[in-house]
Amino acid sequence: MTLSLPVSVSETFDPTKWRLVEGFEFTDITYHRGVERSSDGNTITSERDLPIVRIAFDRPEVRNAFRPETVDELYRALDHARLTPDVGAIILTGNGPSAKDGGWAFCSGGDQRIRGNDGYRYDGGETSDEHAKTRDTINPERAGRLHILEVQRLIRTMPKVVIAAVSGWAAGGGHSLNVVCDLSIASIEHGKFKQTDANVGSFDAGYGSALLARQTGDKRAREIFFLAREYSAEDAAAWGVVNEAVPHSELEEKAWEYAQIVLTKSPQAIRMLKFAFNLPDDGIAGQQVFAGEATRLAYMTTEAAEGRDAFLEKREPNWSDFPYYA
Ligand SMILES: CC(C)(COP(=O)(O)OP(=O)(O)OC[C@H]1O[C@@H](n2cnc3c(N)ncnc32)[C@H](O)[C@@H]1OP(=O)(O)O)[C@@H](O)C(=O)NCCC(=O)NCCSC(=O)CCC(=O)c1ccccc1C(=O)O
Repeated sequence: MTLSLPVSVSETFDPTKWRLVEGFEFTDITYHRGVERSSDGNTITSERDLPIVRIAFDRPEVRNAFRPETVDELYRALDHARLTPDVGAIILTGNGPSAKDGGWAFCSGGDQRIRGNDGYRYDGGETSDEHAKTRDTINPERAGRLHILEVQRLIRTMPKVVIAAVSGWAAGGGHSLNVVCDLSIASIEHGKFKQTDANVGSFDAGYGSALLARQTGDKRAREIFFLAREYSAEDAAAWGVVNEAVPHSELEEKAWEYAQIVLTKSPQAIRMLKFAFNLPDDGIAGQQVFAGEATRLAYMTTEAAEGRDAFLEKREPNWSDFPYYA
């Protein structure tokens, strides 16, 4: 097999660090796995997978707005990363810049061109340009969707760290996606924030607002939604919406660095901590996710094995080896 670098998908993308994840035919996002390569002069001699993936919106000419197909792809890639046992960190970003006007975006939320009365509509049209879908090409036979909320829940409940690399605009539902990521880094030059939901008659009354208020404080969160004013990457860092604002040229390198540091920690400790951070805001659903991991830990004990073995051997369990800890 000849090893080669992947096609570059964004000005901020470093092909030497990534390989394309095979088996998907995505049109609206890109999905790459981190790799370590060795070379012999100009020839790559070996490639070793690293426990990190990069998932990116790839509709820069509409500021990386998402349509239902985008959300389906995003969900599939995130779920694939969730289920891949040797992946521990996910970088979520937006490719760019736009070939049309040079603008950068992380994500500008739901694609308003295909918004129907019952949600965002699937494509049913004839155009071969994947990015040129408009109100005229929607599929009338498929119900509208608002399933970006399912993606939010997946990010929130996956036992892995999701790092937003905010390469440009984070607006509307894109603003909310940043809020729900575990860690965030924004480009000083191009990272811009604006919660436009109320401008277009939408409202993220879940994580996008409640968690934002946790991050910024209540008054600031109300300001962000009610006034829908643009704010900068530096403001976002000062207000707790992102962890750090860095020069654009260093954005992905910094996200990579965050991931590498996270990956030096115990996977079990990280997932217990993530779910512990979520628990107070996620109610019984949060407790269930935390409890699932606690149960997994319990299954690793000889005490739990004794319960299973006693059942299978049709005998009473013998708990005498297991103290009542205080
Ligand atoms: C993001 C902007 C502030 C960027 O402004 P600017 O840099 O000046 O660029 P523009 O010239 O405006 O845009 C360039 C080009 O892109 C098109 N475009 C941008 N955003 C969208 C979009 N969201 N949909 C469709 N097209 C978009 C724009 O029209 C231009 O195209 P041309 O053909 O070149 O003219 C600014 O663009 C902006 O404000 N965009 C809109 C942001 C917005 O309002 N988004 C929707 C918010 S509502 C939402 O996301 C709901 C999502 C959702 O599903 C949901 C549902 C229920 C609960 C929660 C959610 C949730 O929020 O997650």
